Amino acid sequence: MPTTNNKVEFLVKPGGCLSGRIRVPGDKSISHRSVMLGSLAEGITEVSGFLEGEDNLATLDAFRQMGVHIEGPEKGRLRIEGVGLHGLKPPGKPLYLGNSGTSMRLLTGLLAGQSFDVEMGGDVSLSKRPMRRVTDPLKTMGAQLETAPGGTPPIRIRGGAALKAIHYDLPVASAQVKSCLLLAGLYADGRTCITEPAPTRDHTERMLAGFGYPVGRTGSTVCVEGGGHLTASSIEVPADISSATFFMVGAAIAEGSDVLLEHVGINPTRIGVINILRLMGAELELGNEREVGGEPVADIRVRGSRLKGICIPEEQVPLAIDEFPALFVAAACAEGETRLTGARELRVKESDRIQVMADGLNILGIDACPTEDGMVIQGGTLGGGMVESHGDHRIAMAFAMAALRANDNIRILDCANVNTSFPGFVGLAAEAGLSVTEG
Ligand SMILES: O=C(O)C1=C[C@@H](OP(=O)(O)O)[C@@H](O)[C@H](O)C1
Ligand SMILES: C=C(OP(=O)(O)O)C(=O)O
Repeated sequence: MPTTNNKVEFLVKPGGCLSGRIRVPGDKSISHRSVMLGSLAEGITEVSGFLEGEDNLATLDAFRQMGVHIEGPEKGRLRIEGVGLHGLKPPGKPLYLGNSGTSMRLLTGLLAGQSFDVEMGGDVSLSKRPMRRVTDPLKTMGAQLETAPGGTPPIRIRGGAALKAIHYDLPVASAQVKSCLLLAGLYADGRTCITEPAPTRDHTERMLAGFGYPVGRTGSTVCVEGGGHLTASSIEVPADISSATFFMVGAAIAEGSDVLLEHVGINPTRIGVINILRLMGAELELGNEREVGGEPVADIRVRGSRLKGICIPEEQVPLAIDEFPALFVAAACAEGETRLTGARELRVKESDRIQVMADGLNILGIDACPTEDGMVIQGGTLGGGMVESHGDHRIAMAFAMAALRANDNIRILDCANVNTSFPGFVGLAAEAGLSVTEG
């Protein structure tokens, strides 16, 4: 089992601005799904732009352990020899999914329909994350599985269960739960439908359709009929808007910045960060909009501007769910108060992103007050200091960008997990103008 190196720290010197053309790595959500659906398809799936981050490599490894032959990744390219929906083999040992909630929740749905037993575990962070949100509805479908007593990993799945379709009203807006149930639905008898309380990322639906699997959508309800098959396809993964976010926020808060983020996925279910930054007064333009492999992409230009505090509209929350650590930094640099509500889910990510961000901002001298489901932040002057990322990749990268507006060094602890979603972050950020070193 890999061990994390919690000794990796970032030291970021204050000031400067960001400039240049930047291509951030591939989308994490789409990369996971490319391996999952490519493995279950009939034929060869070629993937380009695959994110070679630790989370995606955990998914890749899991499928290799279940007998799928996958070549790569080689410069973001994969060649997956799909085994069909019923061609996976029992893995010889428990699947280790590292830090990746997406891998565990989507795989739970997919594996609930297999004929073999399997166990899945993860690192310290993943081992604390709630899994009943997927195991409860899967049990209603007839799946046989169990978690640790608190509803946390490890998850053990007994193979050979006959799944039956259900109609499930999601109690929380979660693309992971929706996707889990859609994947289980491929193996169920009948039509599985999921109703969302608010739109969440729809990459699973888009990719299923791209693999020739019919997906129905009526309003907020999405359905699949079990018993079909997936036909291999080629997938070009766009740059990850969640990774681009750090540069968008960095450029927006630092006077004199001008960056062009290339080929970024702008799926309407992911663009909350663009909407929120624009409401805060950021100068942000989309150009060269086009569609690549069923996903819209664009180049995003961001220039330094004076941001103002806002009340973040709640409907934007699921569309920007991973972007709040960076958006809290934008709020700290804005004039006036920013208020976030309706974002309780942030408390159950890789860390409690409400508490951990509030603690770090407080250390840097910002008045940030956590609430049960959000935060109230008064824009102010950022000082320097030592902040804890609690092993959360997005917290580490958000505080790195905060240094652009700080008046002293920021030292960020426990940054190794940046490699889960954004390998090469330090090099790319330094090239763009951030004074960051890793030690
Ligand atoms: O489906 C996905 O790929 C993801 C969905 C989101 O999680 P939730 O579904 O728990 O909101 C997000 O936070 C995660 O980074 C990726
Ligand atoms: C929440 C995240 O990922 P996951 O749930 O896959 O661990 C994230 O990348 O911010």
